Amino acid sequence: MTSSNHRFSDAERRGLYRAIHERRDVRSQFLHDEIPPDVLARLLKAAHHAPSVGFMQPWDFIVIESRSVREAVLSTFEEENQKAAERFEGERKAHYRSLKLQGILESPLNLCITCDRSRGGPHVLGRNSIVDTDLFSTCLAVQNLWLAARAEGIGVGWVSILDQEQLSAALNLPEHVYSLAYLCLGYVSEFLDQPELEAKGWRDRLPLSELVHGDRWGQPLTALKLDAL
Ligand SMILES: Cc1cc2c(cc1C)N(C[C@H](O)[C@H](O)[C@H](O)COP(=O)(O)O)c1[nH]c(=O)[nH]c(=O)c1N2
Repeated sequence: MTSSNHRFSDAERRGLYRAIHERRDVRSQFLHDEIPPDVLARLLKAAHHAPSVGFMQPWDFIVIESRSVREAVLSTFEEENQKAAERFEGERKAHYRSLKLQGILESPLNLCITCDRSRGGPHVLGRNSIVDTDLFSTCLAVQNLWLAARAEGIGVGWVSILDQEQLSAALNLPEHVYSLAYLCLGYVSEFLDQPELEAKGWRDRLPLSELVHGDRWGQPLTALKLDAL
């Protein structure tokens, strides 16, 4: 028995890392083609196999096809996006305004992944000290879906420039259910090879070597050649 016994084959590993590195947040490149039901089912199953605190599985998936719900969501986006633009000055404000930050109507499918904060009762194993672990778990479901979608050739865009109360009302969510991720999904004309915000000069990827510390915050870890990766 060697330590690499449980390792995936080279091709499988390449596939996994490819999904990770080529996953993109998509806003503009959506095609009209519908996502077939069996493909959507695979994506939802991938999300449902995420880890969760105490195996709480706090997520629900709201599949939004109706135009009227999307229009309600778009209207809260527009209001919040206007407010967001006001936080910047001068050129940065103009730059912000030029960015496309949602594909709510253009994408063939919108999906809201929610977190039911009451699921599993008042004492969920592992959640007593850090209550937000239910939210963290739901984020992992989003990421599973996002990576599986990339492998299926489907783009996903996360829209968070939304008023949560208005979103909850549009989706008729009960009080204890938190609307964690509003996602736009669809096949795409292309996946950009870098984040759109980077391509458009908004923000660069940080060097990994500056983010990895030894023992304590601020101590460099010299043994790893991270930037050569
Ligand atoms: C929690 C959260 C919330 C948002 C995002 C992401 C996440 C994780 N992102 C996408 C974000 O801008 C994007 O992930 C980064 O720019 C990196 O690009 P790639 O995802 O690697 O393409 C995002 N994008 C956008 O156009 N409008 C939005 O409201 C949001 N909101």
